[in-house]
Amino acid sequence: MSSFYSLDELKTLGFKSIGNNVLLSKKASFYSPETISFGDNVRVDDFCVLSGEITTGNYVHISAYVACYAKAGLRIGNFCGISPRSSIYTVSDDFSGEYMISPMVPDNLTKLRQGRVVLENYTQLGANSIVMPGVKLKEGAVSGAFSLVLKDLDEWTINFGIPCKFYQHRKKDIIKLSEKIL
Ligand SMILES: CC(=O)SCCNC(=O)CCNC(=O)[C@H](O)C(C)(C)COP(=O)(O)OP(=O)(O)OC[C@H]1O[C@@H](n2cnc3c(N)ncnc32)[C@H](O)[C@@H]1OP(=O)(O)O
Repeated sequence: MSSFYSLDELKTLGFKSIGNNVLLSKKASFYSPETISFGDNVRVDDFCVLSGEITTGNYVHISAYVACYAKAGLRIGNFCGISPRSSIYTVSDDFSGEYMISPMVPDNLTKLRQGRVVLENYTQLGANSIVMPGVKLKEGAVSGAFSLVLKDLDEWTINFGIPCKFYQHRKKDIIKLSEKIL
């Protein structure tokens, strides 16, 4: 028995839209599927949590244990990947002590920082990356393993660290390689 939903099963899950060859693990959790759209050739592995407004392009891989908390919106482009145990936050609480932190207390006692996260084409998050609200990985940008991505990452760059910073420029050979499969 496959660990991915069959085409018939996918149609019953209520996604906003779903492309061809979409492989979604039965062990992943999809909250608010009506706000989630998948392009073609997308795979989501075991133990992922996808919630909120999420749109993916084509050829996207979301690896095991990835969490996307996308209340404020997450757009993933073409040929993008999210390596295991990474987390994307589009909403984060105020930790200053001026406000409470919990979804279980009244909203007027909390303060949320929100911002759409965008992973442009050819971007990749290394394993255990954490992306905070409002961040954009510009085309071809990658983060290394265990990166804390607080600010936008520039086009075609390799970045890592806490906080995540520029390390070196990235080659663009993958553009030509990807054209071979289109
Ligand atoms: C899709 C999948 O493959 S899922 C499997 C998980 N794989 C990943 O997450 C891959 C992520 N890749 C990385 O983190 C890589 O280390 C990269 C891309 C950031 C850098 O790779 P390279 O250019 O080969 O770097 P290299 O190993 O030569 O290290 C260069 C320096 O950066 C440091 N460094 C490398 N990666 C990191 C990192 N993620 N965090 C902190 N420091 C790092 C190294 O210690 C080294 O420092 P030094 O010069 O003081 O010795």
